[in-house]
Amino acid sequence: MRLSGRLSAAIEVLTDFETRRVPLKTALADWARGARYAGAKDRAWISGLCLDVLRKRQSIAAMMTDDTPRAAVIGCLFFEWLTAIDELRSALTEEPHGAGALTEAEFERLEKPVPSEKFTPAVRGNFPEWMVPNIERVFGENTVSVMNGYAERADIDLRLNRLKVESEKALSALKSVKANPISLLNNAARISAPNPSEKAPAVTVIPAFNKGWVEVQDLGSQIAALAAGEVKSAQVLDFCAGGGGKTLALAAMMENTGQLYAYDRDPHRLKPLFHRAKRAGVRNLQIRSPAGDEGLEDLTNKMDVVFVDAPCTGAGTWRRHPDTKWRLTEQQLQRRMKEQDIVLKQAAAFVKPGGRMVWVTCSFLMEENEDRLASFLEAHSEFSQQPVIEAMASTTLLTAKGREALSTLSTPEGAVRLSPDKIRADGFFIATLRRTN
Ligand SMILES: C[S@@+](CC[C@H](N)C(=O)[O-])C[C@H]1O[C@@H](n2cnc3c(N)ncnc32)[C@H](O)[C@@H]1O
Repeated sequence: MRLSGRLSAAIEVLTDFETRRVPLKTALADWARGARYAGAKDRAWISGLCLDVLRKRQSIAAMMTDDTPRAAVIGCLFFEWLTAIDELRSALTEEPHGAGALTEAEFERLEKPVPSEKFTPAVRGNFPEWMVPNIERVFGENTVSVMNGYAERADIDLRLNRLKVESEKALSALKSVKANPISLLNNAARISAPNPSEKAPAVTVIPAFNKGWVEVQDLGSQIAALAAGEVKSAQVLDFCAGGGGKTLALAAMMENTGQLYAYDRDPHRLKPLFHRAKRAGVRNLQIRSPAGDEGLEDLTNKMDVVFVDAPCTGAGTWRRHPDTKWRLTEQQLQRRMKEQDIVLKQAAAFVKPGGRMVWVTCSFLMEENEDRLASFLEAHSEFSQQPVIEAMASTTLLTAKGREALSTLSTPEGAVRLSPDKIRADGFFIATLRRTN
């Protein structure tokens, strides 16, 4: 496809996304079904542009004084992708696929955009207006600079699986995808954020992936797993295991000793874990699905560690899924908070006296974290919050540099709130609670 067709397609997809309020993936798939002529490269280009538009949807609209998808696409191509004005002009007018000639007003805005000093914090930081109180509550005067981190593209992070191979060997097998070690952990590597107009490197087809030497996992998710602490020979329950990202990281920390249990309320979510665990060489895992016969009753009061990767709004993943920030509603946030209270209470029943519960969300919001923990601790005096960095440092995976970086992200209660503007990780919140004897 030529630029004219790709540009028009991006406008069409974004218009559909905004009209139907469906996930961007759905809008892209629906468009692609009717556009059989589009190749893989075209689809990657169009998807990359739509994602970049959504990362900076509000500020581009304000610069252009026009909030239509057309203005957003033109603005993003010019300001973010640095497409030359003449190239834009001819693509827009080109027959038969051009989206219509550049107007005088559009040209003026590209030449002289509205300066960002005039924008509200929500526009400068590209987040929904209704969330201003929630976000300013967390980040205060740093709100805009932190949120700008959430409007950047994310890298592709990898966890090197020591159950299969030493980190050095895994790294040398990743040369073809240009992965470099991440200095905060001993078992993490990173492929820098790909050019948005190109297809991302296909990590899942390289031999090292298929041999189970590496997993694709955001740095924040890897750091979250460390909060389980020293778990060799321990009894560990991953209570919200889902597809098993954290389960596999926990299994590697356990080095196939002790017993790891994976549970999720939704049996469908557990499905990929069966083959993922096999590929990763995990031998100490029992998957307890609610669809099966075994429940979790026999684990009550028995676990050294209960890991709770709770259902949440996913606000911490806005770099990767920028469509979700515009689809999130206040009602959904309230629903998640209720679910979180239930999960905390249910999970606590499995912690043995002297054991620990790890609380993780991929959300930076205090409503989903500090508030939930405060309300749980008020009703459960047998639990108290511990400094999570101590637990992380008791593993051999956190480097001195990692510890130093995390100490700047500590909350007053001893949790950590990760942030892309500080360590290029998704915005995970991670806390540990200990049950007293
Ligand atoms: C953030 S996702 C888990 C992601 C997963 N741990 C990973 O690393 O890939 C949260 C999961 O919690 C599950 N969940 C929600 N409420 C639950 C409950 N009451 N008990 C157990 N699991 C629950 C959801 O089905 C969802 O799979």
